[in-house]
Amino acid sequence: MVGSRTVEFRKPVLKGECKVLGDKSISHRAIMLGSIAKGRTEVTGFLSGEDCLRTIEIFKQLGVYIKREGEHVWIDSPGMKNWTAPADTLYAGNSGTTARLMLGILASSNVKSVLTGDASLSKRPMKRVTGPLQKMGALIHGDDFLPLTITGSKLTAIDYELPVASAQVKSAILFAGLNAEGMTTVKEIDVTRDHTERMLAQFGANVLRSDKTVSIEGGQTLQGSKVVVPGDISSAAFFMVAAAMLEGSSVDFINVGLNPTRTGIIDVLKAMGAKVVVTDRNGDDGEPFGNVNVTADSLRGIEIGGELIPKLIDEIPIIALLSTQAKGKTVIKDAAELRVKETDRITAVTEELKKMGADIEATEDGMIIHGPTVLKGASLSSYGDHRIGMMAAIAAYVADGPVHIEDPDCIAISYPNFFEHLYQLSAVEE
Ligand SMILES: O=C(O)C1=C[C@@H](OP(=O)(O)O)[C@@H](O)[C@H](O)C1
Ligand SMILES: C=C(OP(=O)(O)O)C(=O)O
Repeated sequence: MVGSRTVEFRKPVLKGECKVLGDKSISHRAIMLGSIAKGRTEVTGFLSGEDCLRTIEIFKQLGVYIKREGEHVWIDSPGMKNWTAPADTLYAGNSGTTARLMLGILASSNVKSVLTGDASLSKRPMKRVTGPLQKMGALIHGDDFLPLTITGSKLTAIDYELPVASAQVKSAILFAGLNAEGMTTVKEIDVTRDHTERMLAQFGANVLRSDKTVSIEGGQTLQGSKVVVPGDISSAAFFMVAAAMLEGSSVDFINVGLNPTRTGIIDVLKAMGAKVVVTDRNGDDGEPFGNVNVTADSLRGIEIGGELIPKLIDEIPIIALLSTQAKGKTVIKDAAELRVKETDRITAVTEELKKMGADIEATEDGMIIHGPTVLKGASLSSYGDHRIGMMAAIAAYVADGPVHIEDPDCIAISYPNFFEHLYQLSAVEE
């Protein structure tokens, strides 16, 4: 059954510290690499969101021992050459990252499997991954969409130029390349998140990197490692935007991931006029992290496009809301990828913000927003998309009436205790 939730108008001042949950992209990769590698891997700060739990379940079905206690995960793997064939289909749920990265891993494994997903994931394009994998010799049966049947086989390395800026496609090819014959090279059109490259190196793989090119030699054996997952900047972004929009607010985000391929939200907040200060930066040899203070200030519209887009792709729904509170025109372009996320996020964002009275219009590859607008209370749909659900909740904080959210439970996909953290920050009123 699909539930609903009403978030009351309070226009609070947000104050205090926020420690968001672990990074979703890094959590997925920690489980994947810990299962590919031989021996023990220990993960701390793991995100227990639904998407990452799907990844754990899949590897358990492949015979990998995985124990989880909250944010702490222990993996004991026999190494990917010794996985067992799954008795049942492998279910990726709502998670594009699980599905696409698993395709690269399973294609070069020793097992035959069928990969499925929920209704949303079954509509998301997979050819962008199965195409290059088939060029490597992968045996994948099915169409552009899940379910797909994958018969693990010996692959041959390729040189591949990504037609879309996608870390999921890049990572799938690198995982396949890890077990293929020869040197696999992936060239990007724009730099995308590089967690796979960083973590492969951490697990002992030799990865060659220069500018927009990554190469990996096949046949390398990985050893288990220790992974510390920093806070998810894509989750923090919702509260960063809230702090930037609500006059008098100032929030400290503790131990949040600061990988430069992910920090586009900080660039945007600064360019729009919010005060953002980064301190205690650490971890530059692995995954950088640090503390970020965001303080509200007057906001102005800007243009967002080009190579910045992959650095904030999942933050665009909340940036659209931010733009409704900025003076002048904001243009978001080069973001057509939003149309093939959990839902068509260009349509979802414009339709829902229009219901609140926002001056927003969809374009083919983004949106144009004029502000500032006093938003009104409304009944909004999450479209079953966690990022749209969280945007709707934050929108309630700048609206002059209650916002009713249909199907807010999907927020647990990436942020199970989102409302708890939101209410903690807004409890301090001045
Ligand atoms: O590699 C990853 O972990 C992700 C890559 C991005 O998708 P694309 O690769 O499709 O751009 C992003 O939107 C997704 O939330 C997570
Ligand atoms: C697009 C997202 O995730 P995925 O592609 O893994 O479903 C997201 O988290 O916003």
